[in-house]
Amino acid sequence: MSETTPFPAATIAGYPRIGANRELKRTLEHYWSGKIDRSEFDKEVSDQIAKRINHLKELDLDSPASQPADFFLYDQVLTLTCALGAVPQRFGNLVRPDGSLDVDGEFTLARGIDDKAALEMTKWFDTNYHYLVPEIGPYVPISAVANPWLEQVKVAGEAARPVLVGPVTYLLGAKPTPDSPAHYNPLQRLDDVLAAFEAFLSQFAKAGVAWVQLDEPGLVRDTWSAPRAEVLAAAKKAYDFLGKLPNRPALFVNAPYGDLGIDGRKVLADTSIEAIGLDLVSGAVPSSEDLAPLSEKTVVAGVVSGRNIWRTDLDGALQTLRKIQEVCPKISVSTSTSLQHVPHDATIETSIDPVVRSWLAFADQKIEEVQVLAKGLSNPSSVNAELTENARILATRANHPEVKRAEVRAATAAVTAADRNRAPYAERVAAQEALLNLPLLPTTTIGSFPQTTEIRKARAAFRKGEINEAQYDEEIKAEIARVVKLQEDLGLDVLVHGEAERNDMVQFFAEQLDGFATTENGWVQSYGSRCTRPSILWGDVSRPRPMTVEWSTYAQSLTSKPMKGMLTGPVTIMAWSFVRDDEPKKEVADQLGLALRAEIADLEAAGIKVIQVDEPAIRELLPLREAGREEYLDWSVGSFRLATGGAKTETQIHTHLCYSEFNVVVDAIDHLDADVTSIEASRSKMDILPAVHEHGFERGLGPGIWDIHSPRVPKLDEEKDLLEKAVGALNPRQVWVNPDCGLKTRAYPETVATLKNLVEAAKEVRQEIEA
Ligand code: MET
Ligand SMILES: [Zn+2]
Repeated sequence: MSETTPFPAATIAGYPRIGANRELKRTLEHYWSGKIDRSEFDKEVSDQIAKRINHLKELDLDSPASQPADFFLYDQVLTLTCALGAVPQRFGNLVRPDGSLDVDGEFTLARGIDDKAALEMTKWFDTNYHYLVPEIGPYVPISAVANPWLEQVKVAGEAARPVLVGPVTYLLGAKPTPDSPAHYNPLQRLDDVLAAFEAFLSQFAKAGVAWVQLDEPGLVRDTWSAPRAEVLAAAKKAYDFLGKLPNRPALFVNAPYGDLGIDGRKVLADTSIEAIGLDLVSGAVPSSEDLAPLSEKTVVAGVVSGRNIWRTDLDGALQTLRKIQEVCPKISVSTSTSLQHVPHDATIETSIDPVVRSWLAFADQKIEEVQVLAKGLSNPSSVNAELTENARILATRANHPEVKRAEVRAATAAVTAADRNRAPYAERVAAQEALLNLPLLPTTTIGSFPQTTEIRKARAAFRKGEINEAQYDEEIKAEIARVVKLQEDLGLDVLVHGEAERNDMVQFFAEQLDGFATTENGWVQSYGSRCTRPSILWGDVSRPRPMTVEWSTYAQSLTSKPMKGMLTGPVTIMAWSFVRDDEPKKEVADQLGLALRAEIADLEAAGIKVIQVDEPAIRELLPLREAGREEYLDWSVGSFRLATGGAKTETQIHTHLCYSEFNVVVDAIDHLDADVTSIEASRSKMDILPAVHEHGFERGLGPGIWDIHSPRVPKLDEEKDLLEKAVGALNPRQVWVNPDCGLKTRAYPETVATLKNLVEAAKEVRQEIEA
């Protein structure tokens, strides 16, 4: 590498690709459903790439190196898997002679086909974004078979900055194929991945790309597959190798989502890469001494959060930047992570109280903040007006009367240890068995049923004022009645009302609780074309009135089978909202816990005997480094127990968890002390069972036997196999039979077909046990 274009003074680590109006979602779904053909698809995608780059230019990210080329069709990890041709054997027929896949092949990896399961999906670090897990065994092909970033660079008309998942993080995030020998670790394929990166880099250099960004968040987390020393050794090897390549653009290695640590910084500092990105929001600001090894490098300082939507304290950020600048004169201002985790534009959210709205910064506002900071760093007096205005806004937030409310604080302060404890499990089981009288291997679903077009239409019509509340409620009740009837016909044992009244399992509660704001268009990509609209938790939380009782009691009135009351737990409400950053999480969690506790009491009073409190996100917020985990589990589990701790002995409390890697939190699941836990397990072929068994977990457990993320209908035998596995590994009396998760994203045909099989599988396995 010879002469380098200096790294831009201001940039962002990444930008949302879903589009301000979810254009990418629409294009993908239209293509998948056959509404548009391949050439229309390609054209729409190029348009979106071009528009996106132009938009960044309009926001004054005008040098090509400041513009991330990170437009991925489905997922950043999947894109790299396809570029490496690292295609699992079962999809071999999709691979072209040159080792590459076309977009249809790429989508097939993501979505599965016939009896070929999709790649597993897992949360990306501690975010609510899901990536597709590469399957990297010893024999999977790996080489540079395609370079989709180059197409972006071309569409942009200039050499923007390609963003790739770095080689170490890629392999750390992969799982071994089943044919891998014992003790094999995907990291053993590092040399092959590095050879492919060498090829990518020389292609970039040839295309005139000045800077390439390699994301290595794998270096900020403790992993379970390799000790830190091994991870750092891999990083050293990777960047020694890539750094020394003669024919490459300048390298910017970014370490978002946490603290790179002294050891991680040292490893990267000793290589010949040009720039290192630090997450200074989730990670600590290093001392001058700790920064010294980086003094020759460009430090890309992530001081503007890519994870939350609060305006940055600009003055505080400037002080941090100056401190770093004293030791590392080549400093650049950036976001802590890609902005893919925040919506596009806060200024259009006119339904949010303008005072609260003034506290918010979405992606476009964050780009402005980054620029103000860069300007302030080079010329302090040039941003006085911006700093004064920023300080004024932050003061209105700190002093707002609903940010801190005396009665809410008094309630959380009065919580005692006893409030978080129910009667011993043995006592509860006996009381619940007597009350509910369920068969062996009881069947149930996780809560939601398919959201029909009629329901969506009714909701839209209600929002626009075309139908009144009474009419809307009638529609919902009719849907509930249909869903209850269907479940009775199918022969399920514990029923649900189907959640037709909920647009989203968090927003539904956020809309009814004090302390939240909700957005009209604040969409954030969750996976592929799926988006969520996180609510904004800005003030102290309380429950002005019951939230779910009317729907649950109506549903219960239609059947003699038990109807589950359905709530979202405190941790999940927090994880899937943008949570205030001015209070400890424990306080916020307990406020939510108390609100849900009151709801549970009201459900019980209305005759509901089974209540599910969903905590799918409990795993997601687990700190990336060992050090913070105990404290986290303490407050998160504590808030769940506060929510459920007032339930009667005979009330059966369920919880539901999804997304893999549960092995690490089995302990915590146990501490939740729910009577029954349903958990995603089918994609991973029940590989949670050994951990559950080893742990001696003895309460009810429903490991999912239907992967609801794909429209594929599993055969009866597949469902039976999974169930038999569960029954074999656990005490049959503790096993529940259910899908992996809610059915909201599925359609009715596959739902009915699969649930029929599920009930049949339970029946047959029940007979096998009883025989
Ligand atoms: N009760 C919820 C549902 O069925 C649980 C979803 S977990 C992501 O939709
Ligand atoms: Zn779920």
